[in-house]
Amino acid sequence: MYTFIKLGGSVITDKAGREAADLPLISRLAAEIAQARAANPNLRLIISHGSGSFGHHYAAKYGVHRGLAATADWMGFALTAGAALRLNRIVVDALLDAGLPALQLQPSAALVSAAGQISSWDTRNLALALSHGLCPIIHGDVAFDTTQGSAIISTEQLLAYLATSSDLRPSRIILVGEDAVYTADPRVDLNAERIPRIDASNIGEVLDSAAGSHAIDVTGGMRSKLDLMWQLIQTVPGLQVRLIGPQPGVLASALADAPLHVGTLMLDS
Ligand SMILES: Nc1ncnc2c1ncn2[C@@H]1O[C@H](COP(=O)(O)OP(=O)(O)OP(=O)(O)O)[C@@H](O)[C@H]1O
Ligand SMILES: C=C(C)CCOP(=O)(O)O
Repeated sequence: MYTFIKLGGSVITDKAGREAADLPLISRLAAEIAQARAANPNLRLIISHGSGSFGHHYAAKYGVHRGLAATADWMGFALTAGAALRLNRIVVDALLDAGLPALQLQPSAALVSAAGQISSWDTRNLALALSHGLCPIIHGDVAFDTTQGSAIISTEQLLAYLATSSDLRPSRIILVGEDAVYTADPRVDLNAERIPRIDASNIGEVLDSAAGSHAIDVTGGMRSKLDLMWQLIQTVPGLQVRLIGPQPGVLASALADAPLHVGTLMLDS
């Protein structure tokens, strides 16, 4: 069983800026992942990251997520992919520097979508990389789309596809982003309270209160993230999804399965 990790674009970049990567934070998260793997060599990881203030700006500017007509100028598609890859280079280099055998595998080179959903993705190289002990690094990306021309595929969509349509079954998904899920967007409502656990008893209420992103985001922000993760929990038996912040040691504790008194745990019940 695998552990999927997503490093959220809202924490590894300043989403209010432009291509503003938080290099010290990325290096520290990379070090926590590398240490966890060194401590537990059986840890089977698939690491992913969002696009933050890199890809989302270009995608929104050129409407890549809404679909580009065959006759349109596809420069925006190339610019969006280029920006996503620039952030990916930074993340992969930080992981390599931390001692992890990180291998960049660009999803858009092997994936096709239809109406914004992945219709096929050749994941053979991903599985081969894992079989050689490498850590494949994937990221939210552009896609050629058979119904609307172009699309943006979020990191969560990639992880959901791997979890349901490949042999790479996760037992847990760790999303590093906002500190937790709150009763309202904590960047807007200072009285918002942390929700420690999401299960069948409160998912409806949580989805009603979850909002988009505080910044430009073409893939829907917190609400669509929770919606997709809940659907996944219904589909993959035993799957747990943990949402945590980037504070020192929290990712390391989550990877070590140590008790956590922060964040939000989503699970079926
Ligand atoms: N109920 C909520 N609890 C927590 N965060 C919320 C809530 N509602 C909205 N948000 C917003 O969701 C944001 C996180 O979603 P966002 O999609 O920006 O994160 P991300 O996945 O890290 O980004 P990216 O898509 O770039 O990887 C938070 O910064 C917060 O502003
Ligand atoms: C905007 C692009 C290129 C990818 C979006 O992926 P996400 O940041 O995981 O939502």
